[in-house]
Amino acid sequence: MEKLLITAVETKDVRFPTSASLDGSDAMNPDPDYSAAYVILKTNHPDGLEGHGLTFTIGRGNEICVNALNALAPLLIGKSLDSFTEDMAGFWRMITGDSQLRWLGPEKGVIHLATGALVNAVWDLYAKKEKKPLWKLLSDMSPEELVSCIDFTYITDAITPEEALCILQKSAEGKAERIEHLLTNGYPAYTTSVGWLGYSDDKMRRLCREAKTEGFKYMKMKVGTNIEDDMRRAAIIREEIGEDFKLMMDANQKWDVDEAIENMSLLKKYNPWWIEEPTSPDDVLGHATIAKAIAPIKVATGEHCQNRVIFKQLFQAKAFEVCQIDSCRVGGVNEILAILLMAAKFNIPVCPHAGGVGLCEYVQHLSMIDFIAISGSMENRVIEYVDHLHEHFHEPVVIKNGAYMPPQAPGFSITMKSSSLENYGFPNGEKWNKREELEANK
Ligand SMILES: C[C@H](O)[C@@H](O)[C@@H](O)[C@H](O)C(=O)O
Ligand SMILES: [Mg+2]
Repeated sequence: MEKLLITAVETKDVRFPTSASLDGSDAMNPDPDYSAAYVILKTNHPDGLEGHGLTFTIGRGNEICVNALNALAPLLIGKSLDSFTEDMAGFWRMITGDSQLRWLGPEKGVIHLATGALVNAVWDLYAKKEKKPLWKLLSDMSPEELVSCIDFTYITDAITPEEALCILQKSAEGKAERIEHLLTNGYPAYTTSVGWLGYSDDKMRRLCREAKTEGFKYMKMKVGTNIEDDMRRAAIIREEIGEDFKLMMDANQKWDVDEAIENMSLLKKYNPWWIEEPTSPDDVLGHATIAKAIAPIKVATGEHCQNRVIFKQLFQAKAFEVCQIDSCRVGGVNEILAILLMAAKFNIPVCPHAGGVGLCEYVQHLSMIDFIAISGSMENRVIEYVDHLHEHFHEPVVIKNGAYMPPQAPGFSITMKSSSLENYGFPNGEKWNKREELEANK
């Protein structure tokens, strides 16, 4: 076949009206409409092979991400997939290094969210072309090939390419057994769906019971409104799940540093395993102060961590004990590999963020490659699971007995059904038109 060329880039604004049922609600984000700035890489492949990617937002402003995708698109159009895969680090530097677009970040905010979608779409295309699920494509790479995907700029004081290679070479041993283990047992998950902030006490009780029968042993709840409510809700969940299950708490950046320490001194009687995003995601030293003060409760963060440089500082400052990578907040698979390697070096477990649309589909691949080829461990590691919107994907996640089963279809599992792309297209898709009519007739 002639070279696989990217001939066009299509973008879409897709939004789901989740705020109607308060799914996804937390103390900082009380009414999210789970949304995707979605990208499709068209190619000259005779079978119409495409690469799909998305970045997650919670509604208003999704169009800004779509515009950022449109601004980055010319960097891909007319290029061959090989020209990227032959030098993955160079490809990533090219996308993040455009001299004018870089000014919008650098490597943070809307332009980096769009980078995540675009870079992941290239990986999706690559995996589909190789007819492998992404985790398998990555786990079939040699340590040298994996290192060659990473741009080490700004992180060599924490990890050098040589050190990364050593970690990967060490973890190459036992890869086949770990793949077998995954195929049989899956990768343990925790559920956030029981404890969204907008849910009533009764709904939380019912969802806790359901999650238990589905095999989940880890549950996360939202905190950060007022401490009395937080304590009442924590007591209810503990009553439902007992003392043996793990309970995690998520404050979604609501508190100042001292406030976080004080509130956790009250919430500790419910035995939380971790407190997530206790304060501003940019406050590395604040996280370190909290971590020191509330130990042995762990501090978790990462879903709003803008890039590998901030992750580096969190590792160096001993500011967190749970590293929550997000598949498309940072610049996609290449940057994630850098973060996974730093986590392995600093011996910090990675438990990815997956609340949102498509994030479960994405991150399962990342935890799996971490287990197979990087940290080589599942100890103290769980992947977040939320029970929303999977029906819109061609290859939705498969959860068995509270664990993610390895995806089998080629690609990054992120391809949305065309009917969903159309019906939930914003603002003209049928679901949004109807909503406007309904609201107008109220
Ligand atoms: C608005 C979103 O649902 C967030 O609440 C969610 O991503 C959350 O922080 C999580 O950890 O899942
Ligand atoms: Mg969170």
